[in-house]
Amino acid sequence: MANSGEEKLKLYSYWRSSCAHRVRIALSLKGLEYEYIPVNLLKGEQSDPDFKKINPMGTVPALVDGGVVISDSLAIIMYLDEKYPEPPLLPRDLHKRAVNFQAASIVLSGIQPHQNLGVIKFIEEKINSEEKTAWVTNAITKGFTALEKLLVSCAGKHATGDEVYLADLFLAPQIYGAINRFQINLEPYPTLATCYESYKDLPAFQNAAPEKQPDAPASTS
Ligand SMILES: N[C@@H](CCC(=O)N[C@@H](CS)C(=O)NCC(=O)O)C(=O)O
Repeated sequence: MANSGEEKLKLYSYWRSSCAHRVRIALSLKGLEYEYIPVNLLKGEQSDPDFKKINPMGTVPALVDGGVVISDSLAIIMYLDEKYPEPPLLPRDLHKRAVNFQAASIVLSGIQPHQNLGVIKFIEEKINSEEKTAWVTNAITKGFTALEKLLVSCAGKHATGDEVYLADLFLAPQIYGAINRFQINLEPYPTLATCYESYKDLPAFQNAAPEKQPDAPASTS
């Protein structure tokens, strides 16, 4: 879908960033075209003064929509959902809506900040690599255990039924990272595992996958 004749959206992203991955799924679900601007987190480009003018937090994602600049994946996704309401990313049912916010929040504030590049580099440098792994595994295990309990009674093909909603945009990248970056076994989380399998069939999720991004290395395994 065209963005109603306006300037093309710009997304500052990094192929393996789970936070940028959430926004790529939203853009793709809404059928929005955008310019992909890579920010290489491993090279520290997020700390470049020019990038910090866009996001003073020095993190991806950031979205530029004409004169509007938004950083933080949740703010970007909510902005896109209000500006481009179809398909909606929040269900009308109040309880389901709250579950979507709760699942997103578990990932956004309960898991991802603990595995963010800056944090794990700090632990690795100040303590050691075993402690880093233990720290990340603990955060993911705690978060996934809570997500499994939250979603077991309301999941269908996806987190809160058969439709795709906000929770799915947060779950898919988090599970992808847990498996591919941190070698987490999904066996104790059957509901999350079922959702993850379903995401693989959805074109919007396929297009947003890390390995499909222009800045992904030739081999990502
Ligand atoms: N709450 C923010 C967190 C953003 C964030 O931590 N992004 C990570 C990538 S997933 C990042 O850019 N890390 C770079 C760094 O910490 O130096 C969001 O959801 O957008």
